Amino acid sequence: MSTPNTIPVIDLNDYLSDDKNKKQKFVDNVGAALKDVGFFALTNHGLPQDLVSEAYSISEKFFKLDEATKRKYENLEIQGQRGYTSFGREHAKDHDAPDLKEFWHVGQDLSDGHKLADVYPQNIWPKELPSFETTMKDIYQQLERCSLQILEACSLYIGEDKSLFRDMAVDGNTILRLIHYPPIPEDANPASVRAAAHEDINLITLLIDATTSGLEIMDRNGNWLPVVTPRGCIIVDSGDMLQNASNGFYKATTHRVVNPNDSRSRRFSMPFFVHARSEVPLNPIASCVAKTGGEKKYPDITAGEYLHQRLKEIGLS
Ligand SMILES: O=C(O)CCC(=O)C(=O)O
Ligand SMILES: [Fe+2]
Repeated sequence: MSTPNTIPVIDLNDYLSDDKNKKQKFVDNVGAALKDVGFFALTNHGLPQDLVSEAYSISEKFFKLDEATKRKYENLEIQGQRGYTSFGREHAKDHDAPDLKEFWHVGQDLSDGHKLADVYPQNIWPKELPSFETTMKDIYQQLERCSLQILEACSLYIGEDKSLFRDMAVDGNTILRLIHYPPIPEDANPASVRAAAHEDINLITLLIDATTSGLEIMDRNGNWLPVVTPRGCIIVDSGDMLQNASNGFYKATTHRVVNPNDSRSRRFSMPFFVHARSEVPLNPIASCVAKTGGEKKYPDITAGEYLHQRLKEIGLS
């Protein structure tokens, strides 16, 4: 017998359907999942399996390169916002031991002349892997398409126009992160895990199925639950920025990636952190304040200021 799914499973085809009831079902399911659990699994997301496999294969090839080659792509002046971040550099907020991972960041690729083209750092592409750029740009666009549809559902569920959260994220400071969790080094800090307990900073995160298990979420009673989903789906979670703008209506659920039983095994994953544009206010929305007891519980702050504060807390700024 297969293990039951531990988070709601929601079908994107319902939203794309002409049938109003199906569309509404999608909105209701997404809204309830992010309000009550903070996580769900998206099926029929439209990302070709070949593209996902190719992205993982290229990511694996990159992380297999020798350390000196990888470090050519580490730019500490931009705090690793693009390109490579070496093993042991990032730690979770309030947790000093570093996470056991290395990663690569791909950001917006806006056309010359776009008003934000000079605002974001330029993407970096590894010369050793010629198909890296086209594959990662392709998967970025596909994930961005899904994310905007999910943000529409989040807006509709609270009775707002579908553009409310969606428009915050158009041309946003969104990041695709390719992560490699290598075998656990023998001299690793005993307090270190692959990814220590944290909440995501951004509006929502889309996580393409990782190569092995390990992801866990904390339930309302403080118990850790392994995330079990159908194969090939995309895991979606709500982050602190959506929690702030919705005055806590949507939850940023704590999650982590535990170390494997077999310390020699590797893991690859690919979170897509959906951010607002920097100038966007994340001030609690009046209708959400009304739904959450009538009092504002979160600050008025722009996405840019919020991100800056949080990156400092995790050692990346
Ligand atoms: O690797 C994973 O499955 C999740 C990683 C994660 O939670 C993160 O990078 O924020
Ligand atoms: Fe996360």
